[in-house]
Amino acid sequence: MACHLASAISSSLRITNPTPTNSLLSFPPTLSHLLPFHKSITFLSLRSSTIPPTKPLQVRSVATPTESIAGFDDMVAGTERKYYMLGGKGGVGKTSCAASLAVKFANNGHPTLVVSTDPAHSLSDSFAQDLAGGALIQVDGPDYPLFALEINPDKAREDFRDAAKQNGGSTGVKDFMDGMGLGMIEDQLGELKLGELLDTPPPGLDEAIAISKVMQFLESPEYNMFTRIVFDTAPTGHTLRLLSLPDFLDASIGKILKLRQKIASATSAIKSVFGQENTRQDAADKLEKLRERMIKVRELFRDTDSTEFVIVTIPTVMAVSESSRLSASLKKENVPVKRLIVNQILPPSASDCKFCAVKRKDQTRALDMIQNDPELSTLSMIQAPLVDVEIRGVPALKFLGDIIWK
Ligand SMILES: Nc1ncnc2c1ncn2[C@@H]1O[C@H](COP(=O)(O)OP(=O)(O)OP(=O)(O)O)[C@@H](O)[C@H]1O
Repeated sequence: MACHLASAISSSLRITNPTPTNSLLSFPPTLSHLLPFHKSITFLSLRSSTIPPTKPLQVRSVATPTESIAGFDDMVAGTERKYYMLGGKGGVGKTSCAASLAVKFANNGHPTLVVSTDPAHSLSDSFAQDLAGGALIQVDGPDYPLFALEINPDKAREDFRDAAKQNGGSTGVKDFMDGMGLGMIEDQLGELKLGELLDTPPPGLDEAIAISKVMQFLESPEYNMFTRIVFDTAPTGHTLRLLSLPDFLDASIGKILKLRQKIASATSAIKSVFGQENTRQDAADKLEKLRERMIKVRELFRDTDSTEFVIVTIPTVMAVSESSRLSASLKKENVPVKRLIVNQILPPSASDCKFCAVKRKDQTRALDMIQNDPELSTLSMIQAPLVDVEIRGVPALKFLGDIIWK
């Protein structure tokens, strides 16, 4: 196949900016000094016998946001804490973009925390460093402190499952409800689906609890230092469910707690005889805390001053369609979303192999779709190139970040 990696253009790659100024963005003659792990990193382009290796390759710019939306200067300004959530379809480059943003913030003076709430974590792979274990781990390399946190959803859920277990050693809903003093009205609570939440939680719950865990962490002094927090979120489906979960949980837990209060006086005498009052109170407290945090998560997602959700996509019809739906849902839920990263764009070339020509046509169609999509066309589009090596480690993430975040 003619689509070889672009070592042929490493020494003189130049990218033209498509803005009216047509300014040139020059890449270092070779990127090997930036990327010690690889001789050079270049856009996946064509080895074309028609392009002499010394001739600068003029390609249309990538990574140029729409003018009307402020760029990285705006993102980096100020020391008050800001949250960036990157989300989109599976495999489009959410982690790479989130990690590159975190590196860029840290290199611009912000003590930064990057958090993965995706049950299938890939921050460790992206930073080429072991960040597993659910604790804060410092990432080696950036100028200012950059810490990573991979939330383990199972662990985060343990607290709530424990509440059920404490009531008789079973994880069953019935026992949990009994423990809450609600056994006799369990049927009435069926539609609240608390049992499902505890026993077989829907995907969004993992993430909601993971994010609420982060909210809990952020209340502790250890986390005060962070002025930028970047979330690498789970794929779209989880995010959509997550968005409606706080309301759902708030309503469910609110109802449960209210019902519990109503019957508390009637059952307290019996409970104290059986010596389970404290345990039950614990369970209620945990639910109440979960509810409070869920409200905070909901507020955080909708706070235009401190939060931005960045959609990451790739130029394929399927990914663009999914991004459009995600954008519509985010807007409906009043989640602030301004930017759309279109990742893995083939850079133009003077001559395409057959495979690349077809691929490029496909990508052009998807990009046109974005321009004509009522949801996506209003967002600031940032086009990021497909590069010819895997983006792993801080130098590579810095390289990607300098292209994307301007
Ligand atoms: N612009 C790019 N050029 C080349 N490779 C890329 C680019 N962006 C991402 N990749 C590669 O694509 C793969 C998937 O990227 P990444 O893990 O960031 O995606 P993701 O959306 O977070 O995936 P998941 O949904 O599985 O968590 C990785 O191997 C990454 O190195």
